[in-house]
Amino acid sequence: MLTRSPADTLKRGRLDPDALIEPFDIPSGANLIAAVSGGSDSLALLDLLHAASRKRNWRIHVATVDHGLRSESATEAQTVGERAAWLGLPHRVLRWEGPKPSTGIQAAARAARYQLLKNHADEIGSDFILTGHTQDDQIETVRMREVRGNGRGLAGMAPATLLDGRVWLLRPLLETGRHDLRLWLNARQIDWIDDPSNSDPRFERVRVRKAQEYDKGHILRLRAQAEKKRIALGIAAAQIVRNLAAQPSPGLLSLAAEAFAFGDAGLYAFRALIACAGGQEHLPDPSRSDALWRKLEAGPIRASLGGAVIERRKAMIWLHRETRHIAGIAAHRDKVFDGRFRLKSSLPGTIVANGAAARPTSSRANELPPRLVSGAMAAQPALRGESGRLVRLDEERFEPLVPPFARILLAFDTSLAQALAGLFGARKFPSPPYAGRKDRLA
Ligand SMILES: Nc1ncnc2c1ncn2[C@@H]1O[C@H](COP(=O)(O)OP(=O)(O)OP(=O)(O)O)[C@@H](O)[C@H]1O
Repeated sequence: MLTRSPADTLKRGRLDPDALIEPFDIPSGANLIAAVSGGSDSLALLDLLHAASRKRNWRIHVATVDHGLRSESATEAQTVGERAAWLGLPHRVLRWEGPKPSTGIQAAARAARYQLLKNHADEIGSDFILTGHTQDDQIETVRMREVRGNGRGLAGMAPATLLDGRVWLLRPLLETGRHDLRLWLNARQIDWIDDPSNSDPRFERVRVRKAQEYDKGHILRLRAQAEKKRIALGIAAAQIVRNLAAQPSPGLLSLAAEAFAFGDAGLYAFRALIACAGGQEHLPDPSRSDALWRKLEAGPIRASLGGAVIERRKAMIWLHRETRHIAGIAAHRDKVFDGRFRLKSSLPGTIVANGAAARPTSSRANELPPRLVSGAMAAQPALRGESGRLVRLDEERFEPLVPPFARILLAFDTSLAQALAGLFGARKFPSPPYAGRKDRLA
């Protein structure tokens, strides 16, 4: 359905494309992907981006994901294509192929969407994907989390998120209301598509939207406070990682017990280390992490959480990947092994965990607890060649990733991400393009 409210057509939107895009510091000449579904928010994004791009010499690539979930989706993608052509921009439809889950379809569609957009960015050599998330989306997100009542995630969506340590997902409209975007579109006589799933009460977001009135100003204040706290926590955790954490042998991490003295920041650093050691995209469950942290503080124990083995001995906490669930991958260039390593070049065979064949190599390793050194070594990558023989893989062959920051995080945690990258000898993260972030720290 195409929507335009005639009463609004003559009102001019109050938006300044330059001011919206400026804080992101996107370099001149950059290749950008505009993720456009055909709804008002992303069509407005496209139009504003196009207006801002003239001075900056950006190449905008428009991408629409066809999830194949509604019969109209292909036509809608085509409509976006027409708009892109009108602006003289290339457009690509990215199809979500294959089986679809019967439950959690929205989450699966979102994950597939980001993966497809990320693949497209890799393909065209783009470092930036821009989406049309608005302040209304932000308020709803924070409100949903407030209703859940566990106090988590109240900082909402970040203006910039780094995907796989390379591509920035940018949300330049996070502080702009949908109403203003629609006024802009009306003034420019641009029609948009209304997605019926936006009013389907099966989805939590829709129920929150329709539930009793809530004070949006309160939600925005709640979010601003939570964001400040998040950034401060990330900075404190980064200090802890820099001063108290190390990787003394391949895949083996240590955290000095002094970290217990730093309260929430110590626990946050610990959770980030678990996610890195375990090769997980998400930080481990907060309550389980908290319970384990307290046990570790009380004395020596060995446990596993988030795919990592964790052990306290004397004044040190040790962490390494648990070998049990590591899946092998075809040894192709740029493939990611176990969420932890990216292969630098293709090799004949499969990449698997070193397993029992692991032997510590460095002399330094002799000073460390041998069981932990070999446990960590066992989870490092090895090549199973065509003959079936297992060969330890030279560290030059792969690049370490810092997993939790690969997908979910954020401008909030840049300093922590940099500290972890340093610990792993991983490539430093590009500094966040969102310069405005600095002001928020004040
Ligand atoms: N089918 C699509 N094709 C391209 N981009 C899309 C598509 N659907 C959503 N987007 C992008 O994502 C933005 C947010 O869309 P929407 O709020 O519907 O998604 P969401 O499921 O809430 O996403 P998120 O998980 O990122 O919050 C849109 O403004 C648009 O930029």
